[in-house]
Amino acid sequence: MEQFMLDNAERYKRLVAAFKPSASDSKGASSSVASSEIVVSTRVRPMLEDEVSQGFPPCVYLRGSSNTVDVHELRRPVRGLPTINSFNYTVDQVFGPESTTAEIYESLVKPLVPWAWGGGVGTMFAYGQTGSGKTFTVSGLEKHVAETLMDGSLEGERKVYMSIIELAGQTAYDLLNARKQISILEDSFGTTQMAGAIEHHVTDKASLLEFIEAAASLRKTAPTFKNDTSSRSHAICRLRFENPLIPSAEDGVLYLVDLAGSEAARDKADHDVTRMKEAREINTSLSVLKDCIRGRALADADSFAGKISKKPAYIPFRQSTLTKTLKHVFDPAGARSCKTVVVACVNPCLADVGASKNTLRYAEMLRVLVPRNKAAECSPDVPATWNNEQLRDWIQSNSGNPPVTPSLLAPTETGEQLLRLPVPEFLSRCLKTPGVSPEQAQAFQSKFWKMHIDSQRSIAGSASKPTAPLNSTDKTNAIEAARSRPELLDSSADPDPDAVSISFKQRIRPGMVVSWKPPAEYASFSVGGKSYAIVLSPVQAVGEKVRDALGRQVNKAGKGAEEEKEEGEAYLCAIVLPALLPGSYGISLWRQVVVRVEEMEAEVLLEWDEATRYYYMTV
Ligand SMILES: Nc1ncnc2c1ncn2[C@@H]1O[C@H](COP(=O)(O)OP(=O)(O)OP(=O)(O)O)[C@@H](O)[C@H]1O
Repeated sequence: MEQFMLDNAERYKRLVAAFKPSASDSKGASSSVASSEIVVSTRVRPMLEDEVSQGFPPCVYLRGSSNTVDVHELRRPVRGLPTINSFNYTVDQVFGPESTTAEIYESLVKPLVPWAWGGGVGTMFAYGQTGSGKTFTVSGLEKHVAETLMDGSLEGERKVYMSIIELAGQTAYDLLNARKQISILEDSFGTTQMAGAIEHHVTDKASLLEFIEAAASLRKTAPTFKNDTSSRSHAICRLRFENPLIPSAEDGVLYLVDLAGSEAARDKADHDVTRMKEAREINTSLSVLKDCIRGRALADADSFAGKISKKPAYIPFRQSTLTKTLKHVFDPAGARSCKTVVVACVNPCLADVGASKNTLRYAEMLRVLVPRNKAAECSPDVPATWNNEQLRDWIQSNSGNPPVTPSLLAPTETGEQLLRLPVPEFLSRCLKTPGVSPEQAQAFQSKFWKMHIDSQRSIAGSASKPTAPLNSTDKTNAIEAARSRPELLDSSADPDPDAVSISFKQRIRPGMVVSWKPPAEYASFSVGGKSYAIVLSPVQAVGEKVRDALGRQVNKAGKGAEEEKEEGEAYLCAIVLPALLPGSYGISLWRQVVVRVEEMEAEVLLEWDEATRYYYMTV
């Protein structure tokens, strides 16, 4: 076939020069738009010297300023002269042979860095046939990321941790620890752990670059037909950002993934059984990856279009080691805000036309087009419909005392944009307002998120409506009024409007929820660094047979005054734990612990939500 291409190269070039795309060629209905959380791009690399010197013409062309790429295949007819078959593919952004890695970084990957720094999950995949420029692109992008991370332009302090692993079939290796084999495991909280992989704390650009270089030299390589440093494995560079100001917040993560080369059909004849098996495994993992990327983008789109299904969307991330490792990018039950960028790398040489078509077809399939919604009419109960002004008004009057400064939390965002913001970034912005405590910030975030969930369920629960402050001029009536409003008794808030002016430790009562610092023996009752408990009764009030969750006697009889004084005032409490839905909590009523008043940090307000049957924090 290659000889046929070379023999007809001149005719092919003439046919391509005469090619005129028809107007109907352009894909992408105007009634739909690309999902905002995933950008699919293509990079067409330049022709390499040996490809040009052999006489192969290019077969991939960018179409003007549009995001469409034309691919022309040389066709051998049964009779007559060769002709061309033309195909076109549309993605979100295209980069031609003259585009530099710096340009690709600026428009695609740079926005992921502050996103992950702020607590989100940013992922960049480079995909493409063997020899199409994936490693060239990813290694260049990694250097730019290192520059941005260490040039001091990102706001706030973060601890940066780096690990680089390689996945070859079902096996994983640590590329920053002499290629030691590691395991990909899911822990009891459903989090994927790269067990055995070393995470390096990096503080400067030079050491970051050193790690990148070291990992690159360890990547498993084997000769293939075209590219004698072909990567037959996926390489995952993970950067984790820890925010020391909000230890309880989830860490931001940035993944840069150099996927294994998808083998072109013409190479297969030259490989032995092992290489064929390897190729099959790679193709399977790429196919599962496609289903996961699409599944996640569709689930996100549905969530903001107000479509709620009883079951979370099925995303088959457990079907390959690659997607299992990237679980929190795809898991629809997870609450992480994710942004994904795909760079489909293409070799323009006519000899590789079949593989280029496959790569571009795959890229097109990754694009998720969602119906172009008419700008939804603003509704006070639906935060996703608020513009920046409406959002700021709501923040001012619903964020507690002191109110969160709207211009610090949402300088430009709409309601939908603020909902998509990573939670740690939301909390960091709240904490910029002097006097706002981490508990208030957390509760306000939960309130905002719960309102979104309620609005999706079309339940305008009165708890989610901005409620008018109680009339504090007639306090007695206010308490009575509260008692006659059952919905207020679905909250742990003290019905006495005066309560806020008294320190919570002076008014501890059954039903009060507190955040607390558990002693070492109760450490297993905190999740993600957060520990909450609901007060049941003073320890002195319980019988001698009552035991805590560890089986220890709660109220020991015959304690001397000295011993009691040393133990301090203490309460029997039930544990409050994060539940399945984002921002929700459950009360583990029979897992009881003894909480000493001095271990209590703050009062936290919980509110019962009938629709989801969980508790949410509020302010
Ligand atoms: N944009 C580019 N400009 C110049 N040279 C490039 C570009 N992209 C790739 N190349 C060159 O093309 C060759 C193949 O690139 P690279 O090794 O990155 O391919 P790959 O897709 O990672 O292949 P494999 O899957 O086999 O590892 C290399 O010699 C590389 O230097």
